[in-house]
Amino acid sequence: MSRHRDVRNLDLDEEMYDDDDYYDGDGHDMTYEEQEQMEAGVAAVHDALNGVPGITLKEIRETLYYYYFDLEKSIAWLLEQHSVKKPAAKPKAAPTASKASAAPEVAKVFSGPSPDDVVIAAREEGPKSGKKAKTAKKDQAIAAPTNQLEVDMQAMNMGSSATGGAPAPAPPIKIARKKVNVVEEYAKVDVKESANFVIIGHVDAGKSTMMGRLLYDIGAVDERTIQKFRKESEKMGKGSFALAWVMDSTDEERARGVTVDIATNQFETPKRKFTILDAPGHADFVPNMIAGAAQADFAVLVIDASTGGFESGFNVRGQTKEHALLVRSLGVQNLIVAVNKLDSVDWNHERFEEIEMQVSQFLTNAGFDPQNVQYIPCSGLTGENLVKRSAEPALTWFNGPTVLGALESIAPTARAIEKSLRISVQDVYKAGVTGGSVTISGRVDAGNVQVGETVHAAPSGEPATVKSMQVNDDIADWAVAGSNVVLNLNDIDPMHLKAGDILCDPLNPVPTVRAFRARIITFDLARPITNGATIVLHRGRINEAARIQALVATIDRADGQIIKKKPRHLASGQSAVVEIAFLGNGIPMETFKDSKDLGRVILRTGGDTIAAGIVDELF
Ligand SMILES: Nc1nc2c(ncn2[C@@H]2O[C@H](COP(=O)(O)OP(=O)(O)OP(=O)(O)O)[C@@H](O)[C@H]2O)c(=O)[nH]1
Repeated sequence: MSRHRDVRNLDLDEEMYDDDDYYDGDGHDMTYEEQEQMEAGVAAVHDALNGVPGITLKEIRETLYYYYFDLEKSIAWLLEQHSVKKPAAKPKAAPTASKASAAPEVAKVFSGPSPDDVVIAAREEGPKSGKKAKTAKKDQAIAAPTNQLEVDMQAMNMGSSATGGAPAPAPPIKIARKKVNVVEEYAKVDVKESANFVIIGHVDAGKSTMMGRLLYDIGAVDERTIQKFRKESEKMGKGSFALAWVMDSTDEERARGVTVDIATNQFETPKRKFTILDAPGHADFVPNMIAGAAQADFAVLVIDASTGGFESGFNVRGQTKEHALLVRSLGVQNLIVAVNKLDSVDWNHERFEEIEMQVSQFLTNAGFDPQNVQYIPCSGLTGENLVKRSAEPALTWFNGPTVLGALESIAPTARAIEKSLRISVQDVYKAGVTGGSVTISGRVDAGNVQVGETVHAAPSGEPATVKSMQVNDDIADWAVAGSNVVLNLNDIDPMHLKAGDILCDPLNPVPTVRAFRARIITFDLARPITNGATIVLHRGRINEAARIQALVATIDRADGQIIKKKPRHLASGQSAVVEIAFLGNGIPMETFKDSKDLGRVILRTGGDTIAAGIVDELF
């Protein structure tokens, strides 16, 4: 076809080159629009890869097609392929620098959507040398045009390709394209905004009761269920916890009257779909609270306003401050402070003001912008100011929003739906609910995912195929970043997946790291942090034993300037750069710059939170 003549001066392998057809991976013609994209894409890739030998036109077309004409990904993949396959003979073929420089340049040429595409993986014995690799390439050329476009990905061992060294004996991965362009599909549909919020606060502050009442008042829980809970809880001598039972569903939680694990529940308003993450308030369950907070767009801090209640929750050992600091450290910027149980102090305005003053001082010091914090006097037990504005005569001094109004006023965090796929696994269920070998629940932190797609499980490195999925309890074909999903997976043994794992794009997997450098802020410390101290590192559902292997420097919190190199210890409220090494095999991790979700860590020891930090460098 004449429109391809401008790329004929590529170093073409005639054996593979067939200029007559566009290959679409399924043996079908492409649409006119796709052909246009292909034409522009081929020219742009050619410009970007000029000088890289051995790349065929057919390869360029196939790669562009798999990647939905995403130039950046296509170029990166082609470079990976060619830098590994011919490392010794043509060392200049794919220096890392050319990969880095090519992408931004072509991004200007093509600004279409770039979904995270592809992939069906299969394992084969990979070639061990450059020569054998070339044979494999030939095999690939013959095998490629089947009904599913498959590409030999044996050269996807990115570490060795970047250095131009001999290819590592990584097992090959074959890729096939995804069925739909999720980014385009998402743009077509009118999806209601969804938001996750976490309920935090000291033990017994009334978190579960408040959410139970909110769900009841909004009509998400019916009268009969509440009556049943009232009867059963009274029988157990726990009548005052009836509303909390809406959230606290396990026998242990109901018998103890204490939330143990994160409880989730959904409700919808005309404007939004909300997911409630009810965090446990008890000090023993802070790790579960961290897991919940990591998924939240914003938080509701519930404060017990009863006499003595506020004081015990707000002292040094109380969880009010620890929870607030934790959510801020995990990236939450917007907070609703529900000054609860105000019924027990006759809606006393002065009590409310006193609490607001003390809490606001603390929150500002903790890094919350006062403009992003709303204070609401309320009662989870009576429902005052939760869903409807209170008609209580003693509460006329307040004319601000209800808790629900405040929830609707905060914009959920913007999510990068075009980035590489990252799903944080919350729970793993062995038998697939609707088929599949494993079912997982989790949240799409970045990118998008669709049925039929192959995902990479980190850290096991095993591929899995998405058999079916649910998004916010509805059956769906695809999901984008920000969604809570349940995925039924095939082709993976349950032993290769656990809570805290990351499902990711096989072409850009999350690395598993044994050590890293981070900038941390220390909390109130019972003892200073010293070199060599063992800690438990928390990130989402992950709790991993680790060691502080170097106190690099203390730094100025405001501008990051070094105050002291190699300090002997760290005291309360200091900012510092530290190096941390895992005692085990490490965890999948990215820098904060690359992923706000995977690059934040919390450090704990002896049941206390000692610091929070962001990851700057992976070792
Ligand atoms: N007077 C009054 N009591 C309340 C209110 N909200 C909750 N309570 C009581 O406080 C106790 C604890 O309530 P929960 O909802 O279980 O507290 P929680 O914060 O969820 O507890 P954990 O999750 O275990 O930390 C129960 O006896 C509730 O009836 C309120 O608004 N007013």
